[in-house]
Amino acid sequence: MSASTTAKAARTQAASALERFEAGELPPPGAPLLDVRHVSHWFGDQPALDNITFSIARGEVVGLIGRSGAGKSTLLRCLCALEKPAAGEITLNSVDITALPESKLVGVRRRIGLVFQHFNLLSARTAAANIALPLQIAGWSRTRIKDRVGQLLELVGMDGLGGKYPAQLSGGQKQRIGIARALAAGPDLLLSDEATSALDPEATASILQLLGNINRELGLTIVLITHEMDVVKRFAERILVLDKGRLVVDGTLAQFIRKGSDNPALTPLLAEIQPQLPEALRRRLAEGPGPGRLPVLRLFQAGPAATQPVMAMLEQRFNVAASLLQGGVSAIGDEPACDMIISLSGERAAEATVWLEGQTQCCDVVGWLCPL
Ligand SMILES: Nc1ncnc2c1ncn2[C@@H]1O[C@H](COP(=O)(O)OP(=O)(O)OP(=O)(O)O)[C@@H](O)[C@H]1O
Repeated sequence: MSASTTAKAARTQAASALERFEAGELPPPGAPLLDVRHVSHWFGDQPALDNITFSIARGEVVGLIGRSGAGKSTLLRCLCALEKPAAGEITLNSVDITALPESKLVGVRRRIGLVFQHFNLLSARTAAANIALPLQIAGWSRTRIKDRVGQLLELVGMDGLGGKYPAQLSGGQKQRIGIARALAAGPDLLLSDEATSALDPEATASILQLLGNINRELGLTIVLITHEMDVVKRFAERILVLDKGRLVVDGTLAQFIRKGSDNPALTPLLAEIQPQLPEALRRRLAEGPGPGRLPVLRLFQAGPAATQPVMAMLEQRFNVAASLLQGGVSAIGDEPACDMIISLSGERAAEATVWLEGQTQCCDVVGWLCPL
């Protein structure tokens, strides 16, 4: 096949992918929906994104986390085609959005729902009219809009409140309206940009629950962007961690915790969710073993293994007494997770430590507790 025939075939393939995309055709659940390949971006000579590669499947829920300046907003702007990366490709539903002309990007942006930190509601419009806005812009009829807005108000738990103005709603209620507006045109992908950062803990929990329900009920793919580890921990099993523009973790929280122990840049993020030793005990911590000193271990287990009676097992197998110094069993998303700091005492404490390293997803000796 000649070069010009190959180029023509590629153009035809791209055009038909775009047609299917615009018609709202989606890959089957579990197949790749979003592919980010070697994406880099610079502001002047400052790299904001450095060779980022990951893929997200249809129906997946992913938490994207990083400290301030890590590159989250830049990546988000690239994902929703508001910024063209300096290098690399972003493929959404088989369409390379980095190669599309501006005229085609309007249609692409309609397939992506955005939820904002500060809701971005129009104060002069009622909740229902805010939800209706993208549909009016897309040229929907009044009757269709009315039906759709009714469905969406019910979906986000705001039935009967469509006539209220934003100023009459709580932060959590405003965000529910923001979510309904983002869902109005039936997007393929929902990008939530710090959606809970302006909310109190109770409203945060209810919004995370709502997003989880939307994922389960509609099968919608959601990327939750946040700088709060605790939010990611409660929401997503898979996390992407950005650090200085680089993707340093793409995996489960357990993998993040494991990598975090080796990468000091991740320590501050980890510290937000890991139990910390109380100051009084930290003062008694030595770096190495010595007479009367007890090894102090940080253990992490996610999934069914998290509820294993580890401390009782240590007693039975090694006649080693384990004392819980901090932490316990909590949850990551819907799964149990055990994150705790324990000290071991007994002659076979070293043997017990080696056994724990093989038994748990993460086991680190954090120091040696000196006697009082
Ligand atoms: N328009 C811009 N012009 C110049 N530099 C920019 C611009 N936007 C972002 N940057 C720089 O790019 C890097 C990544 O910024 P970005 O806003 O993407 O990070 P972030 O993780 O979203 O941070 P935050 O959580 O504080 O919003 C930072 O060093 C930032 O200073």
